[in-house]
Amino acid sequence: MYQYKCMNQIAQFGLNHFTKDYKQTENMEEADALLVRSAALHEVEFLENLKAIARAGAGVNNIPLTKCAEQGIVVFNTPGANANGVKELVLAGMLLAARDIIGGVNWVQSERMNEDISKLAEKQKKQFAGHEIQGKKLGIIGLGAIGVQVANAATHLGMEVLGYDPYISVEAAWNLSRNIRHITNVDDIYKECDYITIHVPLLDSTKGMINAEAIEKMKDGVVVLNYARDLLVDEKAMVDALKKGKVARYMTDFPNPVTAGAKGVIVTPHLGASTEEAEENCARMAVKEVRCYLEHGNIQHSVNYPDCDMGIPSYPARVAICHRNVKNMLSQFTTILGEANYNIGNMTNKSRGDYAYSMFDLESAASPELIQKLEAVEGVLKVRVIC
Ligand SMILES: NC(=O)c1ccc[n+]([C@@H]2O[C@H](COP(=O)([O-])OP(=O)(O)OC[C@H]3O[C@@H](n4cnc5c(N)ncnc54)[C@H](O)[C@@H]3O)[C@@H](O)[C@H]2O)c1
Ligand SMILES: O=C(O)[C@H](O)COP(=O)(O)O
Repeated sequence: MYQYKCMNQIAQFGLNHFTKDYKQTENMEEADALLVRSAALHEVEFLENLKAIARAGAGVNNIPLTKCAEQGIVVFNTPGANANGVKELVLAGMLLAARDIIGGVNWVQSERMNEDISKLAEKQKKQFAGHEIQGKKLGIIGLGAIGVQVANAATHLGMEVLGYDPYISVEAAWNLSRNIRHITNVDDIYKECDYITIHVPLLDSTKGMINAEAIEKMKDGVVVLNYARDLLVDEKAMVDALKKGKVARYMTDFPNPVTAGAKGVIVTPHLGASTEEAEENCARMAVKEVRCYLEHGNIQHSVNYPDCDMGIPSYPARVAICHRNVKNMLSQFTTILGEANYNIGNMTNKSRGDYAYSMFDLESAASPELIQKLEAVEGVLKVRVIC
């Protein structure tokens, strides 16, 4: 029996993909896996039994990835599973920025008791008029799961789209419409675009990338959309630019004391992935990843360990080892197995940055003594007997 703990509410549709071999627990000590959305895990103590954390979503800045890797805990996310939900909100964001739809709706609400509201509306409507997005230039920074979908959709709305992503994946490039202009210097986006939307992960290298200097390079009256993470933007500089009229609107999905209530900012309460479809997609993918790892040792869509797949176990035993990516690990493992008289039927070793993962299919059951010897190797972080 495996046990999992939900650190946020996770869509039941996804949890239904756990079999009867799984039980939900509230007790951290019992949890083999955690399922999480945006709950911050940086201060959480991870206990010995914990093997996996699945983020039902894209961004993993709420999870201490290195601390987890050091404890042999594999962290997963669900790439692309909520991308359509975010794309639709970004399109809504562009339309809300182009015309004062919110101001107009609020005006109707404030005049709702007025008998002459129809006549008055015809007089007042000019104050809520705006622009069309057709024919405008949209710059997209980050062409991953979301950026590609926004780019392709915007071309269908008649926008001219410029895309920037120095690390674009082959899959994303395949999915990108050939109508998108590929930009190699992000300054060209700043200089040319009427709308700029950012879809990169929050990393040390991307934090604050939309700063005063970047804003200064932008066109006067630009609309900036941030449905990725607030810390990507120097929001004090953004509010200053709004006050000066340099930026016409800042659309963001992340309320905080700087943005909430600031003039020219339209903030939604982190709604990008809050659709029934996205929540179900993410939950189902997260459950699948956890099951695949706990039951078979295979790693799919990890963000701190390499992906690794040896299929469904077909030997009497499978042993999986999370370890540091340092010299001589594999030879130490095979020596221990050989000296203990184990025949290896199949094996794999993959690395990613400072960490690596090895799996061995053995022709006889793994004894507790064997596991102890493997655990004692310097650099080994966790050893699991899968079967
Ligand atoms: N508002 C929401 O509810 C919501 C929902 C999903 C994702 N997000 C945020 O959006 C981010 C992107 O999501 P995704 O699913 O598209 O992720 P993704 O990993 O598919 O795409 C991210 C892209 O950013 C690119 N990138 C990285 N650094 C870059 C840089 N310096 N300049 C340009 N491109 C760079 C990568 O190459 C990648 O293609 C997530 O990390 C998350 O923070 C927010
Ligand atoms: O990174 C993500 O996937 C989004 O920010 C969604 O977060 P949520 O699952 O808490 O809505």
